[in-house]
Amino acid sequence: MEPTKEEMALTGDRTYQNLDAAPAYAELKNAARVSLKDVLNPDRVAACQVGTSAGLQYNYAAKPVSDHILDLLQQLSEQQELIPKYWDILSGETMNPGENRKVLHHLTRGQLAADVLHNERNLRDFYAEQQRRIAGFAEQVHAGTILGSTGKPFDTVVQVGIGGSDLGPRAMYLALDTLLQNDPAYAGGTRSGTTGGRKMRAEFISNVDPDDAVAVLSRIDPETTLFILVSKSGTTQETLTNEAFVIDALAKSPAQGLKPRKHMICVTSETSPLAASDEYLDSFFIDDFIGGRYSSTSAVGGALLSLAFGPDIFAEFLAGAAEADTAAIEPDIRKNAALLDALIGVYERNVLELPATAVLPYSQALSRFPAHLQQLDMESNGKQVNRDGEPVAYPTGPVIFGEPGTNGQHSFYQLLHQGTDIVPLQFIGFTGCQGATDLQFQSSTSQAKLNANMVAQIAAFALGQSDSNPNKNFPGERPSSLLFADKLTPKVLGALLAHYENKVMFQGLVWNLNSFDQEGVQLGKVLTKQVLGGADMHPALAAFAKLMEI
Ligand SMILES: O=P(O)(O)OC[C@H]1O[C@](O)(CO)[C@@H](O)[C@@H]1O
Repeated sequence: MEPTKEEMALTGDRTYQNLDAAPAYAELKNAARVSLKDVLNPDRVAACQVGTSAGLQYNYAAKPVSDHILDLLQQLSEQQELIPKYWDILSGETMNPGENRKVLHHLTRGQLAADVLHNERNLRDFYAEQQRRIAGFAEQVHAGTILGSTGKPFDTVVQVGIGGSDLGPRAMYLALDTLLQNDPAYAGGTRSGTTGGRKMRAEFISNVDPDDAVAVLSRIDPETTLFILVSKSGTTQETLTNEAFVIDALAKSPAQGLKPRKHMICVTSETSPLAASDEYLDSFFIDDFIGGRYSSTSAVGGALLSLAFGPDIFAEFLAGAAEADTAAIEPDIRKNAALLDALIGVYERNVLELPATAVLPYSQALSRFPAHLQQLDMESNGKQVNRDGEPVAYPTGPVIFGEPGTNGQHSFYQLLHQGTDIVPLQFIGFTGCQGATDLQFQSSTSQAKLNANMVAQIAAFALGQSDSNPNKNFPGERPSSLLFADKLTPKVLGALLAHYENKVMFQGLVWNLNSFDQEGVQLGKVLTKQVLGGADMHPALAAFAKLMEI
């Protein structure tokens, strides 16, 4: 596809500089601070909102930013060339310099920018081809033309993978499962019998703790279960161990004639050791340009979601992500939710010096979304050197944690309200729930109670409440944002996922990091091998190993 004139304007040389070299950063440090108690009013709630895509709205009324601060953040965006660098990512530049790789997860779902070629292969076509193959495979499984090795149809799918090969796909599956089972628009309405409704139940094995595999294996019928082995590298110890665990369990199944490998498909990169095997029922591919934590929209999420819900639902999810990617190219920060969210986060981290961010979905469907965001954000921007390997002299990625509301309220909100650290909060909410059943009790529904709790928390955190008893005093001035939509549909979920992927990307670019490698996970892997291999190791490590009887 040829680039348009506007797109051409984004091409050219870039300057990479640390955050503290950007003039707007110094000005931000000197800008007058905002008191939420002073500014929060109905007009601000109405005004401080950006539509992202697919009906998802980002409201930042309870964030401590003034027009002046937003103007400076706009300047910061321009000084760090965030939109042109995003364009470079979309265009297939080498934006993971540490590993000398392109960064192409956007290409798994979008049509932005020109085609990306690598070794004469058109990668847009490659990703699309894998998606088509997965769709065809899933349809055959659903139609019963592909059966288990004992002749029974598959009704359950188990994803075996860890990190990015587990967290995103698992969070996405859980987000849609209740909706796809219950909403007549998907399960019983016009789509019934075609592509709507949940097609297969999904389970997940990720931890090398044997109890994880044993628990899942005890809940499934081996004859009707299809396993998806997912490992981009094909070398991850936990995943290979769990593959062996599953194969062993299937081999011991009393079912006559069951062939374990014919109950397993593989998703990996073409260069991985797993790619060479022709023992799997089928294999689907990604490549090194799709980072694990960015792989939910590739074959890594595609195989699971297409099998569980059907290829059309996966396509809707991709369309939502593509819409968010398109919205993220807008240079005006007041009209670009992902960019604005990223820059306000930088303001909170670097100017207000706040060390953590809590993600608080008021939706049980998003129960594992904070866990996915932990990897996405902390593995991407938990770095102390810039993209050239030089130390940076400012804080980078915050600690991310979260739980669905209202459960979190009865757990860690005490610290959030009255602790000595201020933690910026990201609320996520929906007007409607995912299921078909709700109850009116004490004159409100459960969904109304849920959302009443959420908005009450936003106000309580921002406005606080004075009390002469210091123990009952709420200081307020605790910032939050709200991402919300009518319902968490497949399209909204895609937009939500891409919003965060793009937010993390923009923050990494502001901090001048390489957000796309993860060297920090290597040392632990090396030392684990030393322990298991009985190799020479640090005496303290040997002593700990002895404590644990390894
Ligand atoms: O898909 P793989 O190669 O098994 O990797 C799993 C995960 O391990 C990591 O490399 C971290 O150890 C993640 O970045 C990745 O998502």
